[in-house]
Amino acid sequence: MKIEAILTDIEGTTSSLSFVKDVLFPYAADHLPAFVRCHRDESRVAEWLADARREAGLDPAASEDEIVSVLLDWMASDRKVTPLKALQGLIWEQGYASGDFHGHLYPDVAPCLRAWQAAGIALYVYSSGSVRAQQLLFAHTLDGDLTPLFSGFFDTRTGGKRDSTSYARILERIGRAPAAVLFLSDVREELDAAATAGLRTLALRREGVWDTFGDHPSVIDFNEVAAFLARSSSR
Ligand SMILES: CSCCC(=O)C(=O)COP(=O)(O)O
Ligand SMILES: [Mg+2]
Repeated sequence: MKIEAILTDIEGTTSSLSFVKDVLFPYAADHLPAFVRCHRDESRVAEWLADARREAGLDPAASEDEIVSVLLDWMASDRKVTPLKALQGLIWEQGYASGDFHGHLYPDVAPCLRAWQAAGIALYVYSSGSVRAQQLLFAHTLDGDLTPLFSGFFDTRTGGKRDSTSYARILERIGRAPAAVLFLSDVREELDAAATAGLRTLALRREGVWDTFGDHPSVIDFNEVAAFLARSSSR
């Protein structure tokens, strides 16, 4: 079946691990305490903080210091917890707006995304980073604002990336047959979950990563994804 849509991960797939771990996460950690202090009364922030307290099993009246400390611990251990990811996205908004950093993309990514979209392939993102964080990253790249290339964005509100039902939900939302969608990721467990839901899968081996990807075919960059697409459409 022809591939009609691509669903892509971000960290380790379109963008470097180092950008997320060495730029985005430290920025969020540094700015979190002041961000909470300044914005705690805004409804969207108050709601995410309440969700974080619930998720952490804290008393709803737990102090601000306690919840900030939990959020920092979650960040340090890279927990993919929805309220944390939502708050990180709001904090990064300030960083992008003030030009503290740009959304990192590997050099092969923007040209391939443009070519695939022009060729009629629908593009979607599925990342543990919040939808807002995904849109910010693609809106602030050195290649310009790439958000118009995408037909949709999905985050942990759709479910965890290692859970096959999340991919089934995405298929339902985008109205595509499983075999018409190609999922790109650098994480074996995510590829396994997508394959269980019937999606086609391709592992990204960026920067010399040689993890075992089991039965999933692998490529080193998006140019090789393009070659894979060309081979699949000629079969
Ligand atoms: C949306 S950019 C921030 C990435 C992030 O917060 C993260 O947890 C990375 O998750 P991914 O699913 O893209 O590997
Ligand atoms: Mg990844």
